[in-house]
Amino acid sequence: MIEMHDVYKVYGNGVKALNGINVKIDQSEFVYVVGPSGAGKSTFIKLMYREEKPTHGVILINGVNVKRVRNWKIPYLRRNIGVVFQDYKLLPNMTAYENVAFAMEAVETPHRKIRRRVQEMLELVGLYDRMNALPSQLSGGEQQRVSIARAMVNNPGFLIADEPTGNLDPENSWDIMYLLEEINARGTTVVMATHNKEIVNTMRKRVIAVEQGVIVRDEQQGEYGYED
Ligand SMILES: Nc1ncnc2c1ncn2[C@@H]1O[C@H](COP(=O)(O)OP(=O)(O)OP(=O)(O)O)[C@@H](O)[C@H]1O
Repeated sequence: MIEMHDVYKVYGNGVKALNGINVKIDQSEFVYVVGPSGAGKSTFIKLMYREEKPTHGVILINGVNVKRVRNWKIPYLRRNIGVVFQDYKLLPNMTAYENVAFAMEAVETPHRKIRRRVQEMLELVGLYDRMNALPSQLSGGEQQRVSIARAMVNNPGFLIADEPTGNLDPENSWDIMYLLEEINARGTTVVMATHNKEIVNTMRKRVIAVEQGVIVRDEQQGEYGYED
Protein backbone atom coordinates (compact mmCIF):
# COMPACT_ATOMS: atom_id res chain seq x y z
CA MET A 1 0.00 0.00 0.00
CA ILE A 2 1.09 3.58 -0.73
CA GLU A 3 0.06 6.19 1.83
CA MET A 4 0.68 9.92 1.88
CA HIS A 5 -0.16 11.95 4.94
CA ASP A 6 -0.19 15.75 4.68
CA VAL A 7 2.56 15.80 2.06
CA TYR A 8 4.07 19.07 0.82
CA LYS A 9 6.85 19.58 -1.70
CA VAL A 10 8.62 22.88 -2.17
CA TYR A 11 11.48 22.83 -4.70
CA GLY A 12 14.77 24.64 -4.10
CA ASN A 13 13.64 27.54 -6.29
CA GLY A 14 10.62 28.11 -4.04
CA VAL A 15 8.01 26.49 -6.34
CA LYS A 16 5.29 24.86 -4.26
CA ALA A 17 4.59 21.72 -6.28
CA LEU A 18 2.46 19.85 -3.71
CA ASN A 19 0.34 21.53 -1.06
CA GLY A 20 -1.06 18.96 1.36
CA ILE A 21 -1.63 15.57 -0.25
CA ASN A 22 -3.52 12.82 1.59
CA VAL A 23 -4.05 9.58 -0.27
CA LYS A 24 -4.11 5.79 0.06
CA ILE A 25 -3.50 3.42 -2.81
CA ASP A 26 -4.13 -0.24 -2.03
CA GLN A 27 -2.32 -3.29 -3.31
CA SER A 28 -3.48 -4.27 -6.83
CA GLU A 29 -5.21 -0.98 -7.63
CA PHE A 30 -4.89 0.70 -11.03
CA VAL A 31 -4.78 4.48 -10.65
CA TYR A 32 -4.57 7.29 -13.19
CA VAL A 33 -3.13 10.62 -12.08
CA VAL A 34 -4.47 13.45 -14.25
CA GLY A 35 -4.41 17.24 -14.20
CA PRO A 36 -3.20 20.28 -16.12
CA SER A 37 0.43 20.81 -17.06
CA GLY A 38 2.47 21.85 -14.02
CA ALA A 39 -0.21 20.65 -11.58
CA GLY A 40 2.24 18.44 -9.67
CA LYS A 41 1.58 14.98 -11.16
CA SER A 42 5.22 14.11 -11.79
CA THR A 43 6.22 15.40 -8.38
CA PHE A 44 3.47 13.31 -6.78
CA ILE A 45 4.76 10.14 -8.36
CA LYS A 46 8.47 10.99 -7.97
CA LEU A 47 7.88 11.03 -4.22
CA MET A 48 6.60 7.45 -4.44
CA TYR A 49 9.89 6.11 -5.81
CA ARG A 50 11.99 8.55 -3.80
CA GLU A 51 13.33 10.48 -6.73
CA GLU A 52 12.28 13.47 -4.61
CA LYS A 53 11.77 13.77 -0.87
CA PRO A 54 8.79 15.52 0.70
CA THR A 55 9.42 18.89 2.36
CA HIS A 56 6.79 18.00 4.92
CA GLY A 57 4.58 15.01 5.63
CA VAL A 58 4.92 11.24 5.63
CA ILE A 59 5.00 8.74 2.76
CA LEU A 60 4.65 5.06 3.60
CA ILE A 61 5.26 2.25 1.12
CA ASN A 62 3.98 -0.98 2.65
CA GLY A 63 4.30 0.71 6.02
CA VAL A 64 7.92 1.83 5.50
CA ASN A 65 8.57 5.56 5.89
CA VAL A 66 10.29 6.43 2.60
CA LYS A 67 11.93 9.55 4.03
CA ARG A 68 13.73 7.53 6.70
CA VAL A 69 15.19 4.92 4.34
CA ARG A 70 18.96 5.17 4.43
CA ASN A 71 20.75 5.81 1.14
CA TRP A 72 22.32 2.36 0.95
CA LYS A 73 18.90 0.77 1.29
CA ILE A 74 17.33 2.72 -1.59
CA PRO A 75 18.17 0.03 -4.22
CA TYR A 76 16.18 -2.44 -2.14
CA LEU A 77 13.23 -0.04 -1.89
CA ARG A 78 13.38 0.56 -5.64
CA ARG A 79 13.45 -3.16 -6.28
CA ASN A 80 9.82 -3.21 -5.17
CA ILE A 81 8.92 -0.21 -7.36
CA GLY A 82 9.29 -0.43 -11.13
CA VAL A 83 9.36 2.89 -12.98
CA VAL A 84 8.48 3.66 -16.61
CA PHE A 85 9.11 7.03 -18.27
CA GLN A 86 7.72 8.86 -21.28
CA ASP A 87 11.12 8.79 -23.00
CA TYR A 88 11.94 5.13 -22.08
CA LYS A 89 15.41 5.92 -20.67
CA LEU A 90 17.03 2.80 -22.10
CA LEU A 91 20.83 2.64 -22.18
CA PRO A 92 21.67 3.22 -25.86
CA ASN A 93 24.74 0.97 -26.05
CA MET A 94 23.03 -2.04 -24.53
CA THR A 95 20.74 -4.53 -26.25
CA ALA A 96 17.14 -5.04 -25.15
CA TYR A 97 18.29 -8.10 -23.20
CA GLU A 98 21.13 -6.22 -21.52
CA ASN A 99 18.91 -3.29 -20.59
CA VAL A 100 16.53 -5.62 -18.77
CA ALA A 101 19.30 -7.76 -17.24
CA PHE A 102 21.10 -4.68 -15.95
CA ALA A 103 18.19 -3.92 -13.60
CA MET A 104 18.68 -7.34 -12.00
CA GLU A 105 22.46 -7.21 -11.87
CA ALA A 106 22.17 -3.96 -9.95
CA VAL A 107 20.70 -5.96 -7.07
CA GLU A 108 23.17 -8.90 -7.24
CA THR A 109 21.21 -11.83 -8.62
CA PRO A 110 22.85 -15.13 -9.75
CA HIS A 111 23.53 -15.38 -13.51
CA ARG A 112 21.30 -18.31 -14.42
CA LYS A 113 18.35 -16.79 -12.62
CA ILE A 114 18.90 -13.52 -14.47
CA ARG A 115 18.83 -15.21 -17.89
CA ARG A 116 15.62 -17.09 -17.16
CA ARG A 117 13.84 -14.08 -15.73
CA VAL A 118 14.93 -11.65 -18.46
CA GLN A 119 13.75 -14.03 -21.18
CA GLU A 120 10.45 -14.48 -19.36
CA MET A 121 9.95 -10.69 -19.21
CA LEU A 122 10.84 -10.19 -22.88
CA GLU A 123 8.29 -12.88 -23.71
CA LEU A 124 5.67 -11.10 -21.60
CA VAL A 125 6.15 -7.89 -23.58
CA GLY A 126 6.29 -9.74 -26.92
CA LEU A 127 9.94 -9.00 -27.71
CA TYR A 128 11.66 -12.33 -27.13
CA ASP A 129 12.78 -12.42 -30.78
CA ARG A 130 14.25 -8.89 -30.60
CA MET A 131 16.35 -9.38 -27.48
CA ASN A 132 19.61 -8.65 -29.29
CA ALA A 133 18.43 -5.39 -30.83
CA LEU A 134 19.78 -2.03 -29.65
CA PRO A 135 17.24 0.65 -28.64
CA SER A 136 18.02 2.55 -31.87
CA GLN A 137 16.89 -0.51 -33.85
CA LEU A 138 13.51 -0.64 -32.08
CA SER A 139 10.36 1.44 -32.61
CA GLY A 140 9.11 3.74 -29.85
CA GLY A 141 6.45 1.22 -28.85
CA GLU A 142 9.03 -1.57 -28.72
CA GLN A 143 11.40 0.56 -26.65
CA GLN A 144 8.62 1.28 -24.21
CA ARG A 145 7.89 -2.45 -23.96
CA VAL A 146 11.57 -3.09 -23.16
CA SER A 147 11.39 -0.45 -20.45
CA ILE A 148 8.31 -2.18 -19.00
CA ALA A 149 10.17 -5.51 -19.03
CA ARG A 150 13.02 -3.78 -17.18
CA ALA A 151 10.62 -2.23 -14.66
CA MET A 152 9.00 -5.62 -13.96
CA VAL A 153 12.09 -7.83 -13.89
CA ASN A 154 12.48 -7.76 -10.11
CA ASN A 155 8.78 -8.56 -9.73
CA PRO A 156 7.92 -5.31 -7.95
CA GLY A 157 4.71 -4.73 -6.02
CA PHE A 158 4.32 -1.31 -7.66
CA LEU A 159 4.67 -0.04 -11.19
CA ILE A 160 4.86 3.75 -11.49
CA ALA A 161 4.52 5.21 -14.98
CA ASP A 162 4.96 8.88 -15.90
CA GLU A 163 3.15 9.48 -19.19
CA PRO A 164 4.21 6.12 -20.66
CA THR A 165 2.23 6.71 -23.87
CA GLY A 166 3.27 10.36 -24.25
CA ASN A 167 5.51 9.72 -27.27
CA LEU A 168 3.44 6.97 -28.90
CA ASP A 169 0.76 6.83 -31.59
CA PRO A 170 -2.71 5.53 -30.58
CA GLU A 171 -2.11 1.93 -31.66
CA ASN A 172 1.17 1.61 -29.76
CA SER A 173 -0.38 3.43 -26.80
CA TRP A 174 -3.14 0.84 -26.60
CA ASP A 175 -0.60 -2.01 -26.78
CA ILE A 176 1.17 -0.47 -23.78
CA MET A 177 -2.13 -0.10 -21.91
CA TYR A 178 -3.11 -3.75 -22.49
CA LEU A 179 0.28 -4.73 -21.15
CA LEU A 180 -0.14 -2.57 -18.04
CA GLU A 181 -3.60 -4.05 -17.54
CA GLU A 182 -2.14 -7.56 -17.74
CA ILE A 183 0.60 -6.64 -15.24
CA ASN A 184 -2.04 -5.21 -12.92
CA ALA A 185 -4.18 -8.35 -13.27
CA ARG A 186 -1.18 -10.35 -12.04
CA GLY A 187 -1.25 -8.34 -8.81
CA THR A 188 1.06 -5.35 -9.32
CA THR A 189 -0.29 -1.94 -8.28
CA VAL A 190 -0.12 0.46 -11.25
CA VAL A 191 0.03 4.25 -10.83
CA MET A 192 0.14 6.16 -14.11
CA ALA A 193 0.29 9.92 -14.75
CA THR A 194 -1.24 10.71 -18.11
CA HIS A 195 -2.66 13.35 -20.46
CA ASN A 196 -4.36 10.68 -22.58
CA LYS A 197 -8.07 11.42 -22.35
CA GLU A 198 -9.18 8.58 -24.60
CA ILE A 199 -7.35 5.94 -22.58
CA VAL A 200 -8.62 7.20 -19.21
CA ASN A 201 -12.21 7.49 -20.44
CA THR A 202 -12.16 4.07 -22.07
CA MET A 203 -10.45 2.06 -19.34
CA ARG A 204 -12.42 3.46 -16.42
CA LYS A 205 -10.12 2.98 -13.44
CA ARG A 206 -9.59 5.04 -10.33
CA VAL A 207 -8.77 8.63 -11.30
CA ILE A 208 -6.94 11.07 -9.03
CA ALA A 209 -6.97 14.64 -10.36
CA VAL A 210 -4.27 17.04 -9.14
CA GLU A 211 -4.47 20.81 -9.56
CA GLN A 212 -2.01 23.30 -8.12
CA GLY A 213 -0.55 20.64 -5.87
CA VAL A 214 -3.75 19.37 -4.28
CA ILE A 215 -6.07 16.45 -5.04
CA VAL A 216 -9.28 17.96 -6.39
CA ARG A 217 -10.99 14.70 -7.39
CA ASP A 218 -10.57 11.01 -6.53
CA GLU A 219 -13.09 8.69 -8.17
CA GLN A 220 -13.43 4.99 -8.83
CA GLN A 221 -14.14 4.34 -12.51
CA GLY A 222 -13.44 8.02 -13.05
CA GLU A 223 -13.14 10.18 -16.13
CA TYR A 224 -10.33 12.32 -17.50
CA GLY A 225 -12.34 15.51 -17.02
CA TYR A 226 -10.19 17.96 -19.02
CA GLU A 227 -10.37 19.07 -22.63
CA ASP A 228 -6.71 18.53 -23.73
N1 LIG B 1 13.19 19.92 -10.10
C1 LIG B 1 12.38 20.98 -10.03
N2 LIG B 1 12.83 22.15 -9.55
C2 LIG B 1 12.04 23.23 -9.48
N3 LIG B 1 10.74 23.24 -9.82
C3 LIG B 1 10.23 22.09 -10.32
C4 LIG B 1 11.02 20.92 -10.45
N4 LIG B 1 10.24 19.93 -10.96
C5 LIG B 1 9.02 20.47 -11.14
N5 LIG B 1 9.00 21.77 -10.74
C6 LIG B 1 7.84 22.68 -10.75
O1 LIG B 1 6.84 22.13 -9.91
C7 LIG B 1 5.55 22.28 -10.47
C8 LIG B 1 4.90 20.92 -10.67
O2 LIG B 1 5.63 20.22 -11.68
P1 LIG B 1 5.31 18.72 -12.11
O3 LIG B 1 6.37 18.30 -13.09
O4 LIG B 1 5.13 17.88 -10.91
O5 LIG B 1 3.92 18.90 -12.85
P2 LIG B 1 3.11 17.93 -13.83
O6 LIG B 1 1.70 17.97 -13.42
O7 LIG B 1 3.77 16.61 -13.90
O8 LIG B 1 3.27 18.67 -15.23
P3 LIG B 1 3.25 18.08 -16.75
O9 LIG B 1 1.87 17.57 -16.99
O10 LIG B 1 3.58 19.28 -17.59
O11 LIG B 1 4.30 17.00 -16.81
C9 LIG B 1 5.73 23.07 -11.76
O12 LIG B 1 5.54 24.44 -11.46
C10 LIG B 1 7.19 22.81 -12.11
O13 LIG B 1 7.73 23.88 -12.85
